Amino acid sequence: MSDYHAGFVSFVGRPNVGKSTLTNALVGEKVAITSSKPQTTRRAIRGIVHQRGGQLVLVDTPGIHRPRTLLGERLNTLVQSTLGDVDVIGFCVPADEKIGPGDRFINDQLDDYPNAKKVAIVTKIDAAGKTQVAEQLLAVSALREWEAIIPISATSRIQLDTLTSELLKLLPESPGPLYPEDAVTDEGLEERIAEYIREAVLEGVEDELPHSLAVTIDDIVERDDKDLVEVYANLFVERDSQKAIVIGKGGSRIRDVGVEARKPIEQLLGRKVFLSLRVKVAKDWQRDPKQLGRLGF
Ligand SMILES: Nc1nc2c(ncn2[C@@H]2O[C@H](COP(=O)(O)OP(=O)(O)OP(=O)(O)O)[C@@H](O)[C@H]2O)c(=O)[nH]1
Repeated sequence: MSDYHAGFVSFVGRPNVGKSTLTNALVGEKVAITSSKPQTTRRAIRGIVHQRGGQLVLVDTPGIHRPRTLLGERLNTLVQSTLGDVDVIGFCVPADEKIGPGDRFINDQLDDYPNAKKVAIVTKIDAAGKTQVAEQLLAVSALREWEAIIPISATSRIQLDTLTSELLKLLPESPGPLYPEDAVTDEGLEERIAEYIREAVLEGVEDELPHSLAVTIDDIVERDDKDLVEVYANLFVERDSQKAIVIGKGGSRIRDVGVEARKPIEQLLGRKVFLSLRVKVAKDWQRDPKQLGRLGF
């Protein structure tokens, strides 16, 4: 098979610039969680885009930021080990916000990965006027020498094919696909279910919670007697006050979370799901190496 290209691509950029939404739009299935709150992406999730001419393996990183807690440090280590390994880095900046110190900080970090080809992606062009987009393209081109600068909208699906083919061209030639053609992610079932639950909990809560929330799956039980899968999950927060927020008055919030989280899980499993959510407090887990390990970081 000549002229087949396959390899790893990672999107980086400030929180909230649309990396997860873009990953999902390219892959066409819900693999990375999105949220209107910054920094909700925590682990390197791979989405896989299959094309006739090649295969893009998307590595979704938590975003580069200055570490404040032990969790922050681990996340940065994760970012470094991920980026040291990819063929192409897609630097994302939104069309509707001026380039600021946060963008420059990340752009500077990209010098540490000389082996990766670098592409600039101007996101959310549906949310900006033509002039604004043009100005942003110009501003981005001044940051460094890019292999390509591509304006896109993930939500309006503008220029996604262009982006895919530009990225494919930059990937190394490969004798064939790196992953089976029917794979969309190499993440385990449990991790995907845990991410869906996290996403449902984060919907409609204040800023403080995202960092303080971890979800683990205790058990997934397939019932023989009913067409039902039982999922037992734990939600860990850091403080009693957060536990109260997550549970809500008389358990109202956690019930809503259950209803919301069940939808994508049922779609993923193709079965009806019984979801048990237990909220637990693990004091200051972000700063405690032992607890971080137990929660999968
Ligand atoms: N108008 C518009 N909004 C978008 C687009 N892509 C993403 N968004 C919105 O921008 C917000 C952030 O999107 P995410 O994909 O979660 O951003 P992210 O960069 O992955 O954020 P972190 O996970 O925090 O690093 C969400 O509210 C999205 O709906 C787009 O193409 N157009």
